[in-house]
Amino acid sequence: MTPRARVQAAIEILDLVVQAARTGGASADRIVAEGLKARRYAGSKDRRAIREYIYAAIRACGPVPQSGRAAMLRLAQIDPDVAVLFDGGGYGPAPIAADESVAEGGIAPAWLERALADSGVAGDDALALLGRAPLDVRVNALNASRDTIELPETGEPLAATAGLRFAPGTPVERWDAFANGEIEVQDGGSQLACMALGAKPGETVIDLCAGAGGKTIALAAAMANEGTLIASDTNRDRLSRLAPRAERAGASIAQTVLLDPGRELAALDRWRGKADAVLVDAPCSGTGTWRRNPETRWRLSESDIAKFAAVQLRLLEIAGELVRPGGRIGYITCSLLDAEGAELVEKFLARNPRFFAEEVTLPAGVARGPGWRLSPTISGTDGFFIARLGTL
Ligand SMILES: C[S@@+](CC[C@H](N)C(=O)[O-])C[C@H]1O[C@@H](n2cnc3c(N)ncnc32)[C@H](O)[C@@H]1O
Repeated sequence: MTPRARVQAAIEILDLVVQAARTGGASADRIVAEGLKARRYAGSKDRRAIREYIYAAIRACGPVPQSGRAAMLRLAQIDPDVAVLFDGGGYGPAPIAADESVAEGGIAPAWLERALADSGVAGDDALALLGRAPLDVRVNALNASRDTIELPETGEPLAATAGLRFAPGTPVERWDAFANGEIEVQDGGSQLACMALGAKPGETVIDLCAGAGGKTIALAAAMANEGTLIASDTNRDRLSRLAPRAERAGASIAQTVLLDPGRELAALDRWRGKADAVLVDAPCSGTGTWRRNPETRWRLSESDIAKFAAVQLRLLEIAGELVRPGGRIGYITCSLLDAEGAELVEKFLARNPRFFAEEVTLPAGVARGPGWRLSPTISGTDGFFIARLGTL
C-alpha cells in the first residue's frame, strides 16, 4: 500500500472508532484489530503503519472528533508528513477543502481537562497522559526472582521491586518465561499499588474487584501462596479469565467468588469482619490509562464521574464490612481525578470514623491528600491514586 492509501484506510477505521466512542460501542483496540483483519490486501508493515496513524490521530484530538477524516486532518495540522498525503492521489484521501472542519486538539474534552487541572494535572503532566506506554513485566516471585531470571532481552529494573521495563512491542508473551509463569505483563504502577496493600503470607486477603486477576496473582506472590486469597467481581466473564492466569502463575491460593451486583456481601458473608486486608481496585473513569486507551476520554461525560464516585464509595463501605478490627483496606483507582481519589477517600473517612488514612510510602510517587499519586511524569507509570486505610 502507498502511504496515502494507508492514511485513507486509517480514516475509514477511525470513522468506526469515533462512532463507537459516541454510542458506547466496541473499544478502539477491537475495532482497529477487526478493521485491519478485514483489509486482506494490507501486509504487516501496512497494518503497523495504519495502526500508528489511527492512534496518532486519536491522541491529537482533545474532544471527540466529528469524523475519522476530521481527526486525521487534525493530525495533518501538526504533522506535515501526513498533510502532504492529502494530495488527491490514487487510493488516498481527497485534497483538503478550504472550509473543511478539522477536529479540535487538546488533551481531552474541555470539562475533563478542567477537572484534571483542578486535580493538579495540567501542562506537561496532562500531555504525558497521552504518551506511549512502555511495556512492564512483573517477575513472579512464586517461580523466579528479578535478580537471577534469564530473559531473551535485558529489562530496566523498575521502582516496583519485581518490575522490569522493555520497549513497547517486545514480544514478551512469546517468551518461555511467560509460558512458564515466571513473568506477568503488569504496569509498574499496578505493581506499586499491590505493594501498598502489604499482603503477607498467612493472611486472609480479599481482592474485591478482581476482574481477570492481574492484581490477585501479584497478591498471591506477595503472600508466597500461603493464606486465604479471595478474588471477587460482579463480572462473570472477567472473573472466568482469572483461573487460567492463576494456574500459569502457580497462584494456587486464589479462589474466585462471583458477586451479585447490589448484594455483594451475600457471597462474602463468611469473611465479614475477618479479612486482614481488602483491596478495592475500583471501577473508575480511567483517566490514568489514556496512554493505553486514548479514545476512552471521548466516552466520558461529566455525570459519569459522580456515578463512578458513588460506586467507589459503596465498594469502600463493603470493604469496611469485610475487614477485621486492626485490618486494612487498599483503595486504588487508575484515575487522577480527586473526585475519585483524595476527595472520595476523605468522604469515606468522614462517614466511617473507625477508619484512618495510613501513610503510604512507595519507592515512586508523591503524597496526594490522604493517599498517594502515581503518574507518567511523577513515577513513569500509568496514573493511579492509592490509599491505605487502617481500622481501629
Ligand atoms: C479496575 S477493574 C479491576 C481490575 C483488576 N483488579 C486487575 O488488576 O486486573 C474494576 C473491576 O470492578 C468490577 N466491579 C464493578 N462493580 C463491582 C461491584 N459492585 N463489586 C465488585 N466488583 C465490581 C468490574 O467488573 C471490574 O472488573
